[in-house]
Amino acid sequence: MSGHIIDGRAQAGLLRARIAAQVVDLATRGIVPGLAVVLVGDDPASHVYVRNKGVQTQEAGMASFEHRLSAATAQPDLLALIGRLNADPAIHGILVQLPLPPHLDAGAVLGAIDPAKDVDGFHVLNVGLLGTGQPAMVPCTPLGCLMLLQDRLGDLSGLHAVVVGRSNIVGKPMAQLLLAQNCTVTIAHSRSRDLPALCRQADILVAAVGRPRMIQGDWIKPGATVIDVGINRITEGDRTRLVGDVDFDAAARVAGAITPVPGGVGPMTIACLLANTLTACCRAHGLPEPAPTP
Ligand SMILES: Nc1nc2c(c(=O)[nH]1)N[C@@H](CN(C=O)c1ccc(C(=O)N[C@@H](CCC(=O)O)C(=O)O)cc1)CN2
Repeated sequence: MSGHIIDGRAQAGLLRARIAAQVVDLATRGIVPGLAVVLVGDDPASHVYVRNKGVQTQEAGMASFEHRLSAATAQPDLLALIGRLNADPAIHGILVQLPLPPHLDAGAVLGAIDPAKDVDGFHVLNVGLLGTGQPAMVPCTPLGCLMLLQDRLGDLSGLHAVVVGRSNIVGKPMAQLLLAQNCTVTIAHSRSRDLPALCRQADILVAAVGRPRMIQGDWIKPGATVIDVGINRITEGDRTRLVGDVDFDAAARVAGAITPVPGGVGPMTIACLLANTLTACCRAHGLPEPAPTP
């Protein structure tokens, strides 16, 4: 008997359809949400993600602006581009694809984005707003995870959520979002003592460690909801495949519900980017914000 497989592709499709309908509505007022994506360098996975973002932005009826820059781009040139995007009224959302090449200061680059256009939610102002329970731009991957959890479980109040991973992009904002939903939240990480025992306490287990299949089946509390954020490319024999941070087959036998990789959290990340762009556009035009859930 296996747990329910959470279909992130289907959920993301529903969310994108809803966003597209809201974009049609905005068009009747002569408003077109615009998203600028900046990619620096040659990372092959980043090129795929940025291409998918551009395609899905256009499919939703929004304007997509792509800036692909050489790996040798100097910091002042990147900051100057961000300054122009900040000043451009046709652009409501700005995203700098991560990781950046090592010679660039990611903190300074993300800090240069106008917080109102920061659809990644990585600017310290948005981080602080989220942490203090105020309206913020919420990072796309944790927002997508929360939507999947609410769709599956409804009210999350009182549930014990264990987030494995403490990154600024996923682990920390995920913990903030779950806390705001009245979960009891534990953040675990590579230095946590007895990680398996911590994970076994979780009604909700979010794995965001970046280590292929690290979370074992016997670390899962029977009936728990498991959200696997990991996207790890591994080579098995002569083929490369994508696996999460959770040993899916073993975990699925114990969990009540689990996200697969691929087809779980990943598609929600881009759908939530479109949702954030729509939100930023509505805020810029003083319009009511769209409801966030699919
Ligand atoms: N500025 C940002 N950079 C990065 C982010 C981010 O949210 N903002 N997240 C990741 C990459 N990412 C989006 O940028 C992303 C990763 C994965 C997917 C996705 O749909 N994955 C598919 C599998 C795709 C594949 O075959 O590789 C899935 O899981 O089904 C979308 C977006 C790091 N950088």
